[in-house]
Amino acid sequence: MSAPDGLRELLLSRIADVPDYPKQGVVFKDITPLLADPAAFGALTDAFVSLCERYEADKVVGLEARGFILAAPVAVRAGIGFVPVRKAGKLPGATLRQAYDLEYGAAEIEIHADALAPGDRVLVIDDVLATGGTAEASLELVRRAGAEVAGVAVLLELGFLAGRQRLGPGLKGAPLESLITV
Ligand SMILES: O=P(O)(O)OC[C@H]1O[C@H](OP(=O)(O)OP(=O)(O)O)[C@H](O)[C@@H]1O
Ligand SMILES: Nc1ncnc2[nH]cnc12
Repeated sequence: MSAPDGLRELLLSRIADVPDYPKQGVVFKDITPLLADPAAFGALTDAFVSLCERYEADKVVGLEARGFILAAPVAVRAGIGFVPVRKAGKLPGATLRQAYDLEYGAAEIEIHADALAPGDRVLVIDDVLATGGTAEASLELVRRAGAEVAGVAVLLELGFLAGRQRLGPGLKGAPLESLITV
């Protein structure tokens, strides 16, 4: 699902392009102007809440760090739990860990091993889908933690990096919803 034209224009107008950050040749998509605009942030939250309802999610997983900011208000408004997927070494309990590559590097992410249960239906939320490495690793974690992937929802998909193609098999039929694709 793409956002309706008006919402797309509003959201896009609040995402700034920052050339050569964090590395030469990368155009960084900065969502801080969107976060600073309550009308835009609220409309984005509503769009994600609608996806929770459509896919009958009963947990929201947010991906550190920008995914946390977007996913937390969605969980509150949808009345469902929020579960963080964090960069390795930050969660205090027993964790499951997954390595991955992304547009400008490599990393490892973790989830608390007992954060999800069989029967949980999880919507994974992040700001940007680039190469798809982060999202792919998060789906592995959600499934290893015993839950079902209800879907993946991102604000912005960078189509030229083919994350959708990379993520395809890992979705195992679950929907990938990008509000905006560039
Ligand atoms: O599709 P990919 O190539 O994996 O890239 C997308 C990921 O990269 C960014 O996170 P980053 O790891 O930079 O972390 P941050 O949110 O902490 O800045 C972004 O927020 C996504 O999580
Ligand atoms: N170009 C980009 N802008 C913002 N976040 C990203 N994550 C991966 N690539 C990105």
